[in-house]
Parts: sequence; structure tokens; C-alpha cells
Amino acid sequence: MHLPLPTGVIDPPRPPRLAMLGGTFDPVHLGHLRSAVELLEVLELDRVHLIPASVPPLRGEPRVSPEERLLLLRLGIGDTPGLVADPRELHREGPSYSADTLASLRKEFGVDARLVMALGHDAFLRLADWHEPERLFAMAHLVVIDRPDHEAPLSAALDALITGREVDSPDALMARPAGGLLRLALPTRMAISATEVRRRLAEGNSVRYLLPEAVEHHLLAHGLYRY
Ligand SMILES: Nc1ncnc2c1ncn2[C@@H]1O[C@H](COP(=O)(O)OP(=O)(O)OP(=O)(O)O)[C@@H](O)[C@H]1O
Ligand SMILES: O=C(O)c1ccc[n+]([C@@H]2O[C@H](COP(=O)([O-])O)[C@@H](O)[C@H]2O)c1
Repeated sequence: MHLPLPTGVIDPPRPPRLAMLGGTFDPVHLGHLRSAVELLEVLELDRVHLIPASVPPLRGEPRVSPEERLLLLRLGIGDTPGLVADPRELHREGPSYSADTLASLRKEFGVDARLVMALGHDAFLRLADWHEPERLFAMAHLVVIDRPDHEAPLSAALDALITGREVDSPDALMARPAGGLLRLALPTRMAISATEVRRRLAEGNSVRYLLPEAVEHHLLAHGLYRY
């Protein structure tokens, strides 16, 4: 006697899940890379695109060229599964607005993709001053990463921008393609900043264990940030 075959509905394929972690990366350090790996795991993402800004919109000119910051990022990522050094902002003229970068990711990955823009709490505090901040939420979710060295209250303008968007879990965020806000305390919080790395290099002090070794070797071999 034959048992009837199960007639259950086959689950539709899971939409792609990816995050952008943009930055000046002047230079990339372990705070960036460890955060990217933990984002991948906590949000169950397919990939995290680390995207160096060619012309960072709200700060002065970086110490090192976009091409060299991208090279350092590539050295830092090495063969880490799920992390991608994404050069797309180097191919645009003018200020590297995140809204434009998200539009290009959305175009590439489609309307159903779960697209996350991840940023540290310090960067989040200035979000209301960014170019077309409302458009960011039309294209992506925002995930704000706690940083132990940056804790400050939100401005009224930022409060207004995020009202009604906050969700309390990765699952709630991933139920839709865009528009939500999640604050995350990742398992490893690192008080490392590029400012501190540059300062130590200029003083001739060690940066060992603040950066991947391949990045440290390149910086030292080429005298970057020395003066
Ligand atoms: N240690 C860290 N932990 C979590 N997020 C971080 C950390 N360092 C930087 N970020 C976040 O990564 C993104 C890119 O950071 P950025 O390249 O400006 O590095 P930075 O260390 O903040 O640099 P700088 O000291 O030059 O301002 C930002 O959203 C920032 O908030
Ligand atoms: O789009 C904007 O107006 C905008 C303004 C400030 C910062 N950003 C982006 O935020 C990321 C972190 O910036 P920064 O200056 O903290 O390294 C980086 O990807 C920047 O391009 C974007």
C-alpha cells in the first residue's frame, strides 16, 4: 500500500538580506570588522558590504586617498566569509551620499531584498543633517550599533525622523524590506576609533591588536598616518 505524498505548500525562497556598513575607514580597524561579522550573525544576513566613502559628506578630507582606504579595507577583510569590500562610492563624483548608495544597492538586489544600513551611535546622532534622510528609510532599515565610547541623547529633529519606526527584534525588522529602525548592542562592544589609531601612529606608538595585522603591516611599511 502506498502512503499519500505530502501535499504541503513549498516555502517561497527567502529574499536576499544584506547590510551596508559605510565609513570613512581612515583606516579600517577591528571595531568595524568585528561589528560587521556580528551583524552578519545577529541579523542572519547573506552579506555585509563595507563601503568606503570617496568624499565623506560631513567631515573634512580624509588623511588617505579613497583608493588606499579601499586597499586597507580589502587587506583587513581578507577571506572573511560574508564580508565584501564594495567600491561603488569610488565610482561617483561629489559627496558620497548614503541615499545614492542605498538606491544603487536596492536597484541591484531588488524590491524584496531586506536592505539594512548599519551605523554606529555616533554617526546616527547626526542623521537629521544627512542628505535626504527620509529617503534612507524608503530604501533601507537602519540598524544603530551601540558604541561604548559614544553615548549622547537624541536631538528633537532626530527624534521626529525616527518616530514610529523603531522595532525591538531582528525578526520584526526582517519582516519587511525597509523602513524600520533597530538599536543593537552587539555581543562585542569595542572602544576603538580611527581617530585613536591615527593619533597613535602619529606619536609612533603601537597599534597592534587594534587593526588586522595585514592592515598594520601595510600602514607601517608605507609610513601612512605617520605625520
Ligand atoms: N568601534 C566601533 N564599534 C562600532 N561601530 C563603529 C566603531 N567604530 C566605527 N564604527 C562605525 O562604523 C562606521 C564607519 O566609521 P568611521 O569610518 O567613521 O570610523 P571611526 O572610528 O568612527 O572614525 P573616526 O575616529 O575617524 O571618526 C560609522 O557608522 C561608525 O559609527
Ligand atoms: O548621506 C549623507 O548625507 C551622509 C552624511 C554623513 C555620513 N554619511 C555616511 O555615513 C558613514 C559614516 O560616516 P563617517 O563620516 O562617520 O565615517 C559613511 O558611509 C558616510 O558616507 C552619509
